[in-house]
Amino acid sequence: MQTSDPLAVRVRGLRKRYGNARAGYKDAVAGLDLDVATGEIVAVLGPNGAGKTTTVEILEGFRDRDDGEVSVLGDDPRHAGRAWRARIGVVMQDSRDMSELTVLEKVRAAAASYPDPRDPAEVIAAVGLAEKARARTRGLSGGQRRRLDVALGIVGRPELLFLDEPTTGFDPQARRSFWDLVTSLRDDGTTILLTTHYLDEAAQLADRVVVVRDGVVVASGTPETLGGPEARTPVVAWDDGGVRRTVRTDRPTAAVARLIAAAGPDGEVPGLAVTRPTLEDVYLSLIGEAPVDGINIDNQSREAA
Ligand SMILES: Nc1ncnc2c1ncn2[C@@H]1O[C@H](COP(=O)(O)OP(=O)(O)OP(=O)(O)O)[C@@H](O)[C@H]1O
Repeated sequence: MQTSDPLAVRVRGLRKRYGNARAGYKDAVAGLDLDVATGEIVAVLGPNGAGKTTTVEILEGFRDRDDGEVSVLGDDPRHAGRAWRARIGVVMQDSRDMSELTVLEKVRAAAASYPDPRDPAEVIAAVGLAEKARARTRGLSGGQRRRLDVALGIVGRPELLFLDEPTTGFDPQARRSFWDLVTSLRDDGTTILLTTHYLDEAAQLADRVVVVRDGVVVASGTPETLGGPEARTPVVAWDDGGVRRTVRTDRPTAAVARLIAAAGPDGEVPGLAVTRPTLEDVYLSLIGEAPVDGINIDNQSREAA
């Protein structure tokens, strides 16, 4: 049964501290707010150690919190029982499943614990493991085991699916078919919260991207609007006597025309490039890292409007 609650996940002021007095403390989650609307795909991005997995494990009911309000499908995961658990699907970051069971046996066994499971054979085919259905799971490659994790996470027909770095170890083709699978789950009404380090994955799948740094949300928006219009302003770059110059401007054509006018008799502007910051550039800027191409959107010369 699908919930009619407009919010599948509501988190306010979440805090989790690890450590002890002797070794010292680490605020892994430091007052985090997060909403996930029912039917939405939200991608949580953030550098290593940002607090993504800790947050997701608290939402899944696998880890306790120190403070904050958490509601997942209308219940507090701290107190939720079996009926609640049957409504969520979980693909955790680390699975080291090396069992003697075959893929089909494992998925069937998992299906048996849910009230309204999907057909195990169909799920195995959907994750691209049909040819391995009768293979023992201990003989699977890393990427194949990850696909099995996904199969186990969705076989219970969850209303809300947690995917913690689901495509780590996938080859590019497997990643594309996984994206198709996630999109079809969303089309079926599944709400999905995923963590990923792949910006293209977030851009491809997410209705909304949430960036976490140092245990708090630093930005949230669609992949197209994250960081606000300022962050997406085009950058004109050129070589000026051996020095790389850049200018950010909403009117790149006019900037290029001025450069051409100022160029030598042949009208050539060496190294001319006009780029619009990508999701990756915006993300790197939000987490305080210079983007890969050396353009730091916080430190640009900004052209007068
Ligand atoms: N069980 C634990 N005991 C002590 N510290 C922990 C524990 N789990 C996580 N931490 C610390 O808490 C912080 C947040 O870790 P977490 O795994 O939530 O980050 P993450 O954003 O998921 O990182 P990654 O992208 O590497 O998976 C890190 O500094 C980590 O070292």
